[in-house]
Amino acid sequence: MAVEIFYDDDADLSIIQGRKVAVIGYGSQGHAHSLSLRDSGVDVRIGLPEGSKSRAKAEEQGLRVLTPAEASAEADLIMILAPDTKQRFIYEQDIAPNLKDGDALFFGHGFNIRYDLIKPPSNVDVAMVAPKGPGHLVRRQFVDGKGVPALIAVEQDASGNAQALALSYAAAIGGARAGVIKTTFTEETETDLFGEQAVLCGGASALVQTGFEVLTEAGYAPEIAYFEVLHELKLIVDLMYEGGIARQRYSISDTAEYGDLTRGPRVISPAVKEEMKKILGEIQDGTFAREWVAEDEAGRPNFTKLEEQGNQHPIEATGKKLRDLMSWVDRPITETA
Ligand SMILES: NC(=O)C1=CN([C@@H]2O[C@H](COP(=O)(O)OP(=O)(O)OC[C@H]3O[C@@H](n4cnc5c(N)ncnc54)[C@H](OP(=O)(O)O)[C@@H]3O)[C@@H](O)[C@H]2O)C=CC1
Ligand SMILES: CC[C@](O)(C(C)=O)C(=O)O
Ligand SMILES: [Mg+2]
Ligand SMILES: [Mg+2]
Repeated sequence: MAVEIFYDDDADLSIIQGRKVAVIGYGSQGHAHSLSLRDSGVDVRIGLPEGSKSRAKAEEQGLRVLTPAEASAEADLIMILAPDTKQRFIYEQDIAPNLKDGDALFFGHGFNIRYDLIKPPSNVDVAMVAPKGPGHLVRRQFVDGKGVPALIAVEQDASGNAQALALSYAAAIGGARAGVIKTTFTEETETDLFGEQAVLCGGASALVQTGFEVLTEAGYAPEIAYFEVLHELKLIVDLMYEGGIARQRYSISDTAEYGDLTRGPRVISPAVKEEMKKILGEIQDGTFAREWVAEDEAGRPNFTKLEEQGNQHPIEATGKKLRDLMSWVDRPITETA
């Protein structure tokens, strides 16, 4: 089925400029949305708990910071950009009691709606604006006059105008410069979780760590292994980003291309594809969501242990040493968050 893609000319920025927006959370996505909405002429306030460490960052940028309940009460469009596992509590305690007829409840990812963790009332619009990239790059691209593509979805159209509102919001954060695709909460949630688990984060991290281990365990220098499997990966992915896998293959040597064509499918073997399908199944049937919610409720013991193990992987120390010598690589994540 053909997708609908919208660009700046399709969006009416005045719609979002006529709303009072509360952004709940000021992390990776929250800071990017808030600052770009403000720069697009939108009336924004930030909702953060009294003790939140994000408060100072938002205030430093001249944004008005209220509690989540105050911000929700004042606004007529509430965008929830707090961690997925915390959203249902914030919704119950701070947002739901302040929802009025005609308000809009927005999400940056469909997790809580897809897995029925939040059930909004029928008198509000429920929509999503989900940039397809990390928040810090969403902001950096906006400032550079570019944009990160975004998905929009409407779960509930109480006003009859929810799609135009979502598109207007997406344009205000730069998404419509690159392209805004209409989807559903289910499609966004399932593809986003699959992408980050199997390819972008889980798949790529494991591929890099394993490649580094194979080279160093065989006696090669960690510095050479680092450049080979991590640093150069960005350069290769840049070529894919610019012109697809074909462009990448055009630019590499024919020796590399022959290795790519014949050895790639041995690394990502049919067994790996089967495992990817299992991972997708766990996303579709809710197994992953239940596991993650339970892990968070238990205080994240497994998450913390695995994160620490990752930080201790030898590739991190090697990489830090080498990046410290390349002044242009270690760009601060942003000036603001
Ligand atoms: N990271 C990304 O680039 C992407 C994220 N998303 C989605 O965006 C949403 C936000 O994720 P992300 O930006 O990574 O989140 P972060 O973890 O970067 O930031 C979360 C923010 O929420 C704040 N927060 C924590 N608890 C509360 C609370 N009770 N009330 C209000 N604010 C609170 C945190 O404040 P404090 O500093 O006090 O902890 C912080 O400012 C999620 O739905 C995620 O799936 C979608 C696309 C990409
Ligand atoms: C790839 C991870 C992501 O889905 C994203 C930046 O888009 C996330 O949840 O952070
Ligand atoms: Mg994503
Ligand atoms: Mg995600």
